[in-house]
Amino acid sequence: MANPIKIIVAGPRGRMGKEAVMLVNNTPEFELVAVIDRRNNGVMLSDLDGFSNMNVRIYSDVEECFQNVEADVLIDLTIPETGYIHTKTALSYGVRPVVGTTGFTKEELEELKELAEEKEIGCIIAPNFAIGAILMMKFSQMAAKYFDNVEIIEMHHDQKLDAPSGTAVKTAEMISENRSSQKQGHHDEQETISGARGADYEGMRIHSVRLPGLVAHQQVLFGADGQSLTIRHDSYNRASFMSGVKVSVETVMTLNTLVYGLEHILD
Ligand SMILES: NC(=O)c1ccc[n+]([C@@H]2O[C@H](COP(=O)([O-])OP(=O)(O)OC[C@H]3O[C@@H](n4cnc5c(N)ncnc54)[C@H](O)[C@@H]3O)[C@@H](O)[C@H]2O)c1
Ligand SMILES: O=C(O)C1=N[C@H](C(=O)O)CCC1
Repeated sequence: MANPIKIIVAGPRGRMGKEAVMLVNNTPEFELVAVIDRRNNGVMLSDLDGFSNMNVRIYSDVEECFQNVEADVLIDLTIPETGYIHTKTALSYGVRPVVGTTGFTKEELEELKELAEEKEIGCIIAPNFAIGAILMMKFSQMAAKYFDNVEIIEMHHDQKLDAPSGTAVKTAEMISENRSSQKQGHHDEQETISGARGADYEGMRIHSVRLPGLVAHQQVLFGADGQSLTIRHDSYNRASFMSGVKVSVETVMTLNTLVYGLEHILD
């Protein structure tokens, strides 16, 4: 067997980070070499509940981690501000980032793309790792050729920090490649309660629902005279994202640029 891919996971105690640590630990071609966590600096991961046999050090300082640990890939599943710093730092140390963290600005994405190009190393930023969600986005992009009125309803658990979701933003971006900017609804419509019509992306409306009990769900509604089309995807657990994380880690090793969205790496 070739040498395993050495991986650092940032956000190991989070909902997604925990799954990612398990994925790395259970994949023979992967090796967990360290984790980055804002707490527990210097402690062994195996000393925390739920991580027995994972004998890697926890670092709270990202620079210290990359200076001391030889790694191929960083998997980041944290929060937007921190994820951006982790990704930038990983690239500067020649470590390939696989980023699931959502909420990066357009400017941040552009800056990271330039840095990956300058360093000539791969980086994958994927707003959604679930194959069904990628298909939902691709089908929506196809449908937009025929329907130019569309509203996106994304529904997530109530601990989510960013709104709209990264998936909803990516869906709108993909649809906009097949739809020109246009106002939807009545040209004289008024919101009697602010926000009633949702966020506005080139005239497409995006509605964000946050409720306990949900995981990650989205429907894209297209309307035309006398008909509608609804494209929906549901993630019922975080394991649904892990095959996409695995493919991303394998693929990022073969890239020398930044890829934004798994639709670019799936056949
Ligand atoms: N791409 C995908 O398929 C996908 C799927 C699910 C979630 N997400 C995204 O992944 C991210 C994490 O989601 P989650 O549900 O696991 O969140 P979570 O709140 O459960 O976990 C976030 C982790 O980040 C860590 N963290 C927070 N602030 C930090 C800081 N300042 N420094 C270092 N670490 C810090 C927390 O300790 C925690 O471990 C979010 O951005 C979410 O939108 C992406
Ligand atoms: O749970 C979350 O948070 C999720 N975030 C991603 C997004 O913002 O699109 C993907 C789905 C889960």
